[in-house]
Amino acid sequence: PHPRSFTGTSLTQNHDEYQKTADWLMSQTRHRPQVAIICGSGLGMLADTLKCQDTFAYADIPGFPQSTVQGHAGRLVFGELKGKSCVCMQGRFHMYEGHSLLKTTFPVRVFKLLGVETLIVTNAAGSLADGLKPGDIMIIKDHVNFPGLVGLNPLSGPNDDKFGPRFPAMSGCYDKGLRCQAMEIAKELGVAGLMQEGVYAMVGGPNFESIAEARLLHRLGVDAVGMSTAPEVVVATHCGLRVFGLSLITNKDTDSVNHEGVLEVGRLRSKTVQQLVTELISRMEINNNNTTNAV
Ligand SMILES: O=P(O)(O)O[C@@H]1C[C@H](O)[C@@H](CO)O1
Ligand code: HPA
Repeated sequence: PHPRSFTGTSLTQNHDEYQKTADWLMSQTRHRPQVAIICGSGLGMLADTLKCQDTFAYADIPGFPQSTVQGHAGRLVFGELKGKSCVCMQGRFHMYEGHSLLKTTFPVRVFKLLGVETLIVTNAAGSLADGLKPGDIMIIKDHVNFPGLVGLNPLSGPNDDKFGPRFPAMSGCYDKGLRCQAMEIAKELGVAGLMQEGVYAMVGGPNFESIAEARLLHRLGVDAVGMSTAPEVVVATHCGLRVFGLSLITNKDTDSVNHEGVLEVGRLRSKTVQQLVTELISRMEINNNNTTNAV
């Protein structure tokens, strides 16, 4: 089918296809990541802090979709960060690009097969909360997966029991311990004033919300709105990954929002987001049950 025909087109993905991609990556790099990071719009610089990098263009990775959005470079970067082995997606896949939800979340299951234990998701988002202004950072405490509520869910279709159960719980899917740790780090870095916890809602995009839609979301208890993240977190939670998420607030409501402005706030806050994520990874406890660790 034409890739833009219907975002729910592909409801099955053979387990072997994830394994094939994971095996290919393991044949190309000696890194065996414990932590995976997905960079949101304008946040690709999170990969810059990785040492001893091995970098792959998405176009060269078997089974990987392609990034089409400005500010999403389309590279997978492996490297070391403060003694932890990491893999970083410089560029994510969005439903509005025409990818099936299984494709947008394809890398998450590949990460699981690589031995990753913790997923860090980041995104750019618009604020709907009085206390959140552009440049602030929201630690995601929960999400509203609007596409998921109406059946656009990467877990639709036959369940792959090798990854997780048919009916996974989503309560507590943003790890409390990591959220507390991130707040502690923010205090130590002197940026606690920029940070608070909140609820992220995913909408389909690609248009930004109308004024009435933003008002509706606000009334429903949403603090920040974006066009990604929830499907990745659903798939990660299904296969037992620990998740930490943060939203960089790039605009307030829908006031004169545009993608260039979104990327600009990313550049402005890149150092702070980088410091936070680096410190969080450095303090993270890893169980080291990476069965693929032996190189
Ligand atoms: O990948 P994220 O969720 O950070 O991207 C946000 C949502 C849209 O893709 C884009 C709008 O500027 O940024
Ligand atoms: N709405 C949806 N997605 C976004 C926004 C927004 O206001 N800002 C950045 N990504």
